[in-house]
Amino acid sequence: MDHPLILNAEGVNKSFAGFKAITDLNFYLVEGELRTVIGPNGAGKTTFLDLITGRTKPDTGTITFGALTELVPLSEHEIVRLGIGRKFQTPTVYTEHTVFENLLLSLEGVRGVWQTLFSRTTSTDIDRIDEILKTINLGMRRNDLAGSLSHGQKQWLEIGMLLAQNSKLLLIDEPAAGMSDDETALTGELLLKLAGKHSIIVIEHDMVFVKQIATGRKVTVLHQGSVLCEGSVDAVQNDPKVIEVYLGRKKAA
Ligand SMILES: Nc1ncnc2c1ncn2[C@@H]1O[C@H](COP(=O)(O)OP(=O)(O)OP(=O)(O)O)[C@@H](O)[C@H]1O
Repeated sequence: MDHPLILNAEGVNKSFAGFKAITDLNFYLVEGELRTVIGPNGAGKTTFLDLITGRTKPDTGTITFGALTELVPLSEHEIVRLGIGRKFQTPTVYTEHTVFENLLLSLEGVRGVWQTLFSRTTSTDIDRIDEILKTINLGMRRNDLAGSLSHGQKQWLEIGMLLAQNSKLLLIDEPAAGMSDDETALTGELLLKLAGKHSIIVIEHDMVFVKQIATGRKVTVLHQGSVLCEGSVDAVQNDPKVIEVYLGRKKAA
């Protein structure tokens, strides 16, 4: 049986002062899917994530999470609590706290910073955090200050924080930006490990990284606020429309 949809965006439009950033956008994500979204600058990729997370509200259209939950009327906090977590391009970790504390602070059921850091941590919390540390390959840095991590490690910690928040849908904006080649490859491995257990939308420009995470999966190309095409990495890379509006320009740049 096919997996159900976790995200269903239909007929979505968003204008800023008369400029159409998103135009009749339809986007469907199956539970457990890892979808990469590519497209030229200004295509509407960030705006699309803003619409899912409630940061921006659409002019028209519906965005449904799971079977029934309509996201448009909900606040950003309510959307986070439903299990939608977003990682921005620049990592935002608590640099003066340890890696362990960063994850503790993000644990599901926000308890307030004071209570989280100074109340007794349960063995269930510790086990959960250690499991996440293993997943994000930061077990060795458990008690180090987050501020001492490399750029790539901060990004992984932030992904770990989304896991601690119990996010079912992860929205990840340009994770490979600013990373070394080795860190980029490890980030790809991490996302592939999370796919299936989580549903993931990744926005990315780095086509080597896109190949790593999207081979055998569907890629969406956005252009002028709409889906230009969807298909395998090879299919979109060879699509004349995509070459004209995006990949051709990237090569020339
Ligand atoms: N708050 C806003 N006010 C006015 N215009 C906006 C606003 N947010 C986005 N836009 C415009 O909407 C269009 C889509 O922008 P968006 O940032 O979503 O594109 P993008 O695909 O993420 O681009 P990039 O790859 O450069 O990040 C752009 O022309 C942008 O200038």
